[in-house]
Amino acid sequence: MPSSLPVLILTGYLGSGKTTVLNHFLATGGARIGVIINDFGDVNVDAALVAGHVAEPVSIAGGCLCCIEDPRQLDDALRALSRPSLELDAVVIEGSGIAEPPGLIHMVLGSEVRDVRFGGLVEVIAVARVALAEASGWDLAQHVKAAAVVLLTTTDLADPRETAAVRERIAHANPHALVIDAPHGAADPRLFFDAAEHPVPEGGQLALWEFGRAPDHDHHDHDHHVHHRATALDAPSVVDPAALAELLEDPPASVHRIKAIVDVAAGRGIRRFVAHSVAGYVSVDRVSRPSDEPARSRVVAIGLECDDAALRRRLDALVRPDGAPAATARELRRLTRFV
Ligand SMILES: Nc1nc2c(ncn2[C@@H]2O[C@H](COP(=O)(O)OP(=O)(O)OP(=O)(O)O)[C@@H](O)[C@H]2O)c(=O)[nH]1
Repeated sequence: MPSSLPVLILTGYLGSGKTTVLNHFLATGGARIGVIINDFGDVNVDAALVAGHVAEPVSIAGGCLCCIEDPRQLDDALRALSRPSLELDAVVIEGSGIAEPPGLIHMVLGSEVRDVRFGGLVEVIAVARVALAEASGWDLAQHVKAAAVVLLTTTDLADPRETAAVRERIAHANPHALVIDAPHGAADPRLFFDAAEHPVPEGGQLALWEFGRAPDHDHHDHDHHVHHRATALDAPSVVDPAALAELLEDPPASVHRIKAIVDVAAGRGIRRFVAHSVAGYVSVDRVSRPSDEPARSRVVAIGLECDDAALRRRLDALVRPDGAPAATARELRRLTRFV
């Protein structure tokens, strides 16, 4: 049995359910897990979303890990998490929604940190959103061929025939991957450790050594990164719930994904909400917030070649200025009807 620390990679297109899977794993796994979260935008909303489940997620924001110029950021994170005093059983890296698996695997294999090893790739696929992901340039075969485990989310929203067709395509691209339905991220956490024991599918379509080479940055995958853009808001203030509801429900056409952790002034208190919009599918959850914490609102919108200036204006317009009256019941209802 290898004694080094396995580093698992969790990938999947924007909004496929990676953070949901990771939180389920952290809540039910019973193991000591270190987490590294890479968000594409400057504001790492995902790190905040797993924070309740793990002592200290390490956040790498502001660019996709698989194409950052300086690999030291990842090595610094791996070095910090591999300290024997932490006694971790594994590290999970949640890639940004546009990361390409070969690039991430290459980075882990190329790590100069001793005592860590590549522990397998888990790909999350939102069955109900495959067509939209593909329209944005995501490539199913490219994503599953390096995976030891493929988790299928949103099977609750998809027609069973759609799920069967996706399964068939996965089996064709990588007959050795273990494919599991994981609606709302509900998968047996032991699967992650099985992936760590069989990091690359035996006889799979890509051998481990192929990932030892630097990915070709002239390759079209790199264009894929260039065309996606993230615009973020991180404001020490509350937001207008009706304006947020409108943005979530009716984002600019090119925006595929919005995620937000926002504070809203309601009555005499402040309420905190976590909101998601994935290709028009909106969810909002009320979450607890420490009552003595100052107001803070973070929103990230990601799209393909969006009109940055127009999106910036819409994000800035969410902010409710200091001293503005609390949200009216009607404004609040607009947002909480998604809850
Ligand atoms: N109906 C349904 N919703 C899901 C399922 N899995 C995830 N979601 C929802 O999809 C939204 C996005 O989920 P996340 O876990 O944040 O997705 P992600 O892949 O981490 O997103 P990015 O980091 O932006 O790429 C959230 O509103 C989830 O609650 C599922 O199986 N069914």
